[in-house]
Amino acid sequence: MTEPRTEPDVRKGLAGVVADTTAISKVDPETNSLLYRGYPVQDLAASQPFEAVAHLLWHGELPTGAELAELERLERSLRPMDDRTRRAIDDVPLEAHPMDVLRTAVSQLGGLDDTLGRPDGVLDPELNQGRAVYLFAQLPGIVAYSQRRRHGLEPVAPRDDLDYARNFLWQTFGEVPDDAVVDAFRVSLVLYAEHSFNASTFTARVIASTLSDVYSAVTGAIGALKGPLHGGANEAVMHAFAEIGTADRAEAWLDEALAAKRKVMGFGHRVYRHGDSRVPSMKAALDALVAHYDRPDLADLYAALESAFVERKGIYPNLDYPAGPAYHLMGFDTPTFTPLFVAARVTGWTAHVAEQQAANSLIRPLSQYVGPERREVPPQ
Ligand SMILES: CC(=O)SCCNC(=O)CCNC(=O)[C@H](O)C(C)(C)COP(=O)(O)OP(=O)(O)OC[C@H]1O[C@@H](n2cnc3c(N)ncnc32)[C@H](O)[C@@H]1OP(=O)(O)O
Ligand SMILES: O=C([O-])CC(=O)C(=O)O
Repeated sequence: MTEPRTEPDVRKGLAGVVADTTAISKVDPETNSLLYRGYPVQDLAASQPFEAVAHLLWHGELPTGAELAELERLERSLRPMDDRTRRAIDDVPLEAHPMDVLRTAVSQLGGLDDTLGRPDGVLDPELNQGRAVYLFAQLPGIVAYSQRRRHGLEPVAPRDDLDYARNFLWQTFGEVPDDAVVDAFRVSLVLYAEHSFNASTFTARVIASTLSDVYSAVTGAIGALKGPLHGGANEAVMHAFAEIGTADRAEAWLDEALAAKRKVMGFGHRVYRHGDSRVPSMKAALDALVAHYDRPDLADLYAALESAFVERKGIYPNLDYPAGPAYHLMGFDTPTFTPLFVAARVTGWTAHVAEQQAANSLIRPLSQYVGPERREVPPQ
């Protein structure tokens, strides 16, 4: 007698599946906390330059003064854009989404890296760490130019007398804003940098697990981040705010959205059930911007939609909810919001590519087949 076949346990969306170990960050829904290499993210956001957080994610420790100075020197030296990258960007239609521009540009950077062709050039950890810093240094110029060209503006050359956050704003707007704005921007970058096995990071790890190169992993991760269930939500929040208009209309708008079974972007999370650990820090940064730009109307709309949503669904905002309006106040146009997330998250993605390849196992789950049983091909 043959044993009855037991069906494998299908975990749709891999919900609740622990796919591997990681030493990079810990998302703890029980304590509603997020640690980068052991440090609470809100403490890093309160005090650390983004360059120091990047070093922490890559190397496991905060940098010494000398290490930070060396990373700053290297990052600043790697900022200028190659003409061939600019041409690749210019070939993308102006109407295309800036995430498409970014995906193309990162792919181009991979094509331009001739060290990939060396023996073991794809997997060499030292070369890959250099590529991580290169991507980190290049992305602000690419994101900034992508916004500027859509507004008919020329690129702005990077300045090596400015830190990462200030130079990013300089290259986007051609001026460095007040410290209050710079600081809110820096906080957003720290908070967006890393979040364990989220969809885009997992994508990067899947690609890295085939022993493909880091540019391919980052290009794929950009594609995963673009969707509105993931990074695209920060843009969708601003579209919703634009549709709603004023705080007094938030409840009616929400009721209509929920009646139509539309998801409200910027709320909910696969892992956190009682609120996203990063929201308090980002909300404080948003409050500072609201005060700086004197926009209490935006704060009112934010609060009205949040309280109506929490009251109706018992689901809390995620990081994209305060980040969207914060980027709007800083002057970024809405399609640039998710590219800003990319620029920050490239630090986490590249740390995960290194971690994956240091102890690799091809990521290849099973599926349960539910199509037709075996059948004969009809004769011709
Ligand atoms: C930085 C980041 O990437 S954070 C995530 C950004 N994404 C968003 O903001 C998109 C909006 N949010 C969502 O779509 C979801 O909350 C997700 C995708 C983030 C997580 O979802 P999951 O864990 O898969 O839960 P799921 O989508 O199944 O939601 C569970 C229930 O809550 C509801 N729900 C969850 N989030 C929302 C939301 N934002 N709006 C309306 N309903 C929601 C679902 O409709 C579902 O209800 P049902 O059981 O009656 O069908
Ligand atoms: O963890 C997730 O699923 C999504 C998220 O918040 C992030 O990537 O920052």
